[in-house]
Amino acid sequence: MSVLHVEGVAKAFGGRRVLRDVSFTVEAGEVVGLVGANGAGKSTLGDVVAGTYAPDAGRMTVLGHAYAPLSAHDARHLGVGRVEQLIRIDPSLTVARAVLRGTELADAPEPRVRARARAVLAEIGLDLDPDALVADVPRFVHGLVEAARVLAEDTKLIVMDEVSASLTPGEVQGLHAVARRLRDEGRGVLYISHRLPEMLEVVDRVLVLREGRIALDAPAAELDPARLVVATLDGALPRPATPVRIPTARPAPDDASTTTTRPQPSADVALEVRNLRVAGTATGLDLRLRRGEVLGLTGRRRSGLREIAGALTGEIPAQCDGVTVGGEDRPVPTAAGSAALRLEAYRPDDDAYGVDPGATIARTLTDEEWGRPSDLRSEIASLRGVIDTVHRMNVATLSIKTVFGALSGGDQHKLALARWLAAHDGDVVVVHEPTRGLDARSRREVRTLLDEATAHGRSVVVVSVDPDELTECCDRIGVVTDGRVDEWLDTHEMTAVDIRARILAAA
Ligand SMILES: Nc1ncnc2c1ncn2[C@@H]1O[C@H](COP(=O)(O)OP(=O)(O)OP(=O)(O)O)[C@@H](O)[C@H]1O
Repeated sequence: MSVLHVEGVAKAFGGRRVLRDVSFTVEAGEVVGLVGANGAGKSTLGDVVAGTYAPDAGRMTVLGHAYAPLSAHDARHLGVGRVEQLIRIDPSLTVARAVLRGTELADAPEPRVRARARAVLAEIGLDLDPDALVADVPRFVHGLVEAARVLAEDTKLIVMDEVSASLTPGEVQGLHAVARRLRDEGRGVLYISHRLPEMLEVVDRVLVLREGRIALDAPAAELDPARLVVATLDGALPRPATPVRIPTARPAPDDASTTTTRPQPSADVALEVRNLRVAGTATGLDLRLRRGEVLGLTGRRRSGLREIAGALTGEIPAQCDGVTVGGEDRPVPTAAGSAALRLEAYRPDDDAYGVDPGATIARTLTDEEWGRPSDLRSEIASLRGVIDTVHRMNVATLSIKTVFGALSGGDQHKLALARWLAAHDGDVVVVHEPTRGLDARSRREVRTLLDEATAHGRSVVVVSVDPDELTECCDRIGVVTDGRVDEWLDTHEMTAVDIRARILAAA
């Protein structure tokens, strides 16, 4: 029997018809992937299914019964739950209480709650202390705490919206263990993701949402990531033997067996840091970044990656034996608690990207008073620049007067990154997860942004846990273990397939 049946669902925001006529089913014991370009309406569909929004038209059933939830709370009572990546869980709860807050154990005595939560966490391989406060758990792991919660609850269908986006490969395995467990229990899962290779490892079937409709509904066994990318953009699946090409502003390798097409960086050294040490973690990292190079750093959650990234930006005190910037030696700080470096950094998980969600796209990208009398010529030029960026980045909007906060998550991210790169002109910058939550075409555009920055002689350190992102964006990749990098993987010399395999094996 179908756990969920959706028929003819439509949803519009103002003049924008996001869902036009969406119909699909999720069977009992089935994990169904939902993919689509940024702004295609995946989260909106997840919100309709999970009761956050009422549809404008159409009907739904859960286990054969009419289903029209009045709210997310109501939906949970009717058997439908939702897990989001960037959910805010009450920080004063313990992890154990957070996991069990929707169950009959919610008010049970501490020892029972702790024991049950420990069992659930162990089941998905989540290495968290049940007594730890949610406030002390990294934000990107909250999605996994939520996944543990749905496992403990009695929901029949679970919407997982981009939960894996910032998870390490090991944590993704934990999430997939939850999805498989839910499937084995005869429940249904709607799994939304842009990380296609890993999504295809766990789903039984894939739905492609495009132009407000389900453009493709196919068994996962018949799909591969490259063909799925084309289906999300074109709506149709190319035949297996057909070479696929992702429409983009510039040529790029579509075959994962090829090496990178990024231009080789110059031989000049932009930054050299010798024996970088962070108390308690790094045993000593040697970092050498060439002019125009994009260097990737990755690693497990407790590998020292976070500390090294923090040391590069001065947020975490660190020591080193020497720093050379653009060929010149810099004084090395010796006092405990001092910063070794102060590189500027972009982080997509900064709250609201540091921009006002109520400001228009135009204002966000120009930072100028919208409507304030100014030189007409410069105003036209700056608005042309905004329109050009919105077009180039394929932002799904009807107007540059749309408020930033109403854009889809991916569209917000790519505009925020473009804005940040334009506003920060450091020769060496740190960029965290530059393509997180982006569709294939947008990932390419972000790579173009990085290539433009490096073509002008800038150098970039990319910090990421996504092997595909690292392979796509970087010239060299270092896997951090015990606070150091033993070997750098060169994307000019290795195929994408080999690099991915090496990162997964090491991280
Ligand atoms: N509350 C809202 N008000 C106005 N417009 C909205 C609202 N929520 C979503 N939209 C619009 O609906 C469209 C679809 O957004 P949605 O977040 O569902 O896309 P998505 O497929 O999940 O994208 P992404 O992959 O970037 O997360 C976007 O153009 C967005 O601007």
